[in-house]
Amino acid sequence: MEELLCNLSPEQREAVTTTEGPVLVVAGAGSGKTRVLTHRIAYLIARGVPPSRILAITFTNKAAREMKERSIALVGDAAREVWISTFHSFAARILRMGGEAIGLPQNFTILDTDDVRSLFRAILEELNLDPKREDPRRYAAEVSRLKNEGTSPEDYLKRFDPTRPWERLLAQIYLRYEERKAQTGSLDFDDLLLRAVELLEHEAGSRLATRFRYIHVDEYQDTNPMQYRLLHALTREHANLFVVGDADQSIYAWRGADPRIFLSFVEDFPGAKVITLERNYRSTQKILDAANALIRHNPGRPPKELWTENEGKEPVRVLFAGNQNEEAEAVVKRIDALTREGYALGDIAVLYRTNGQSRVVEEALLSAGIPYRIVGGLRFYERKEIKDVLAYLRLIANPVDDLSFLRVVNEPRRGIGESTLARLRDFADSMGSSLFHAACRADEADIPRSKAKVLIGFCTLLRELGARSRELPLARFVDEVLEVTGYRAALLALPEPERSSRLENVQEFLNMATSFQALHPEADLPAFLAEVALLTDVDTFEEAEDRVTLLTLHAAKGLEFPVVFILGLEEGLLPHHLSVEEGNVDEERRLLYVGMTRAKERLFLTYAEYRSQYGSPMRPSRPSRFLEEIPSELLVVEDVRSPWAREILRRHRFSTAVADERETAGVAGLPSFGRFGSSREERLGKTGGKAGPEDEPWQPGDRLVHAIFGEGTVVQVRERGDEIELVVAFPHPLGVRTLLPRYAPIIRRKGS
Ligand SMILES: Nc1ncnc2c1ncn2[C@@H]1O[C@H](COP(=O)(O)OP(=O)(O)OP(=O)(O)O)[C@@H](O)[C@H]1O
Ligand SMILES: [Mg+2]
Repeated sequence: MEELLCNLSPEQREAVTTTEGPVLVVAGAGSGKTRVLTHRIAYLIARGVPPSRILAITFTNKAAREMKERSIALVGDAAREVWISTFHSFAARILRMGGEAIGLPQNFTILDTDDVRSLFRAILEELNLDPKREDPRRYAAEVSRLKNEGTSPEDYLKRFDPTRPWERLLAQIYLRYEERKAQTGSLDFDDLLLRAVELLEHEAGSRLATRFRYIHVDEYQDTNPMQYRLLHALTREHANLFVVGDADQSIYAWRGADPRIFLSFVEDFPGAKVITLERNYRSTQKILDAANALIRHNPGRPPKELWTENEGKEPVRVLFAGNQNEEAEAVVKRIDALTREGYALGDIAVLYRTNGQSRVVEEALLSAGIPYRIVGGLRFYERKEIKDVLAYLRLIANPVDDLSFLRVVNEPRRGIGESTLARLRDFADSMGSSLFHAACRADEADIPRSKAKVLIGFCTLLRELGARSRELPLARFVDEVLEVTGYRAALLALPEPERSSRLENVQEFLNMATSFQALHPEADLPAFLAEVALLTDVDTFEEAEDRVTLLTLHAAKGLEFPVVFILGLEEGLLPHHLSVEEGNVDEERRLLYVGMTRAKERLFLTYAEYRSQYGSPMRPSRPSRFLEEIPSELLVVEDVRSPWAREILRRHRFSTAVADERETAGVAGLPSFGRFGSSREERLGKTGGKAGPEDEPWQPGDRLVHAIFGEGTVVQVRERGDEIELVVAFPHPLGVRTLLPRYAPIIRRKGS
């Protein structure tokens, strides 16, 4: 017991040992909140509390896994029995245990975001609407909002405004969506929470609700109202609720999290003990000073400053690049230097605001031969072959799952086309049955004999597999599915390199099934499918190799790395322009605060003078206001622009105009602006004054450098009205471009 507590500060120890009643730990980043939570679980077990009566809720499955491993390391195997999971996994698990009492099938399918989108698309098509013009995501978001505010389709049908066509349509779609899910025995993420609350509040669920004596929640500041209700249902008979959080790290309001839940904990749970922690054990003082200075700009927060005993040698650095390619190159150069200093690639993370920013960095890493892993990009489970295999498994577990049926009935090809499926759909509708059950009786439908035979054969095969799923261990069973459905043979017949990459992914999936089985020997197919469906963005594979990690700022919550790069500190990007328009700059500031406080030893912030987004042309950008909010003595700015990029800013009128705009806009904070640009005189072109090479007329054969395209050769000079137009050849794949030298960000190469 002593051993368990000796590595904690007195405040942390108090949090761990206060086991009865509500407890709130409010503390900044890296102060040991998650660590306290883990130690508390261990402490309870050491005090003799049955592990199965302890529940801990984490933000990702990855965090849940880590917490479990740590508590096992602290108190041994008993900790395996503790329930540690995300809200959604918890909900899915109790619904499997007791959902029948509220009318749920035991083997329900969980629809992920992608499945939900396909379902909305299918509904739009049924209503003869074009999913390309009517964005299914918009309907998905609206329906989700209605559900979370507790409006059922029936309620909405009574309430909507019939003079507004959009509302009428939404009402229709909502109703159909709910019907489809009921028919196919499936639940979306919102349903999981809603139904779990329903179950826990229902008499039949009371045994489940009172099963947990000690309840813990990490990252409490990002709790949404439905999760809050769930916690209430679990604490009916006692108030042993232990939550930790940091209001400065609340970054999920856009996904329904309500920060007021965190702020009103003390009123909601009377008698709550509040413990604050101020010492940070993660970062150096230099990193904390910068992060503290930034977050201080958020209005209405209680003053709270983090400190550490670790002074640190390295300052926070700002890398100032000419454009996003230079930004990526500068990052890669640093990574290279850091590895020579002794850092491992796995120590390094590159964080960014939007997923689209990763591409340039990926390319730079690839060409430097530096391995990386990307968290939350195209997820493993979104790859076609994995979705196919999962659809087979889902259909076997839950034959009424029409979405999965449609995905695999002709995968591999069995000659079942659109027209056969349309007839099958009619037949199913006439009987009110699922597609699968209709397919089993295809010989009674208006379907050509040969096709009916194929469908019946498909049914028989899946029924046999259903029986096998109860006999074989999980991984062996998945392997058998691949074999007998002909799926593996179809992959083997693909041309390279597709064949290898898909087979490798399928193999990876098999490995996953094997390790899942090792961790949960008693788990069946539905439990495995639930686990897979609930993996969040951060839950990629644990790769043993040493790689740089690329991830969004949102996904970085709760993690830590010795070295952190944060890209794109520019107005419009961080803060993101949508948040600026909606007046949510504070949440963006918290997001950057979260990012900065991930760093243990080294922190780099980058800024590019030109950037292209979503394939648009390069535009000049302004440094983020956040850079200006951190006092300049806490930052060391390094100009990593290429010599010609610097030239362009110095000489070009275009950039001068931008620089002037920055000054008048006042956003970038005047006094320290000079850190991110050259002097005012230089920007206004007042230096020099001698005739430079740019004053001579352009000629074919001249060499120039363009801020985006790089070096090129003038092949033709044309006059167009008052303007001179240059036809310039750039290296493959850019080819020939026409430029107006008066506006284009170019400079002439000396000696040309
Ligand atoms: N008393 C302590 N002694 C030594 N190391 C500690 C102590 N408390 C926390 N740490 C270490 O400090 C780091 C940060 O801890 P932890 O991740 O628990 O912080 P947190 O408050 O949950 O941070 P965040 O707000 O970012 O989630 C971890 O590496 C942890 O092991
Ligand atoms: Mg934490």
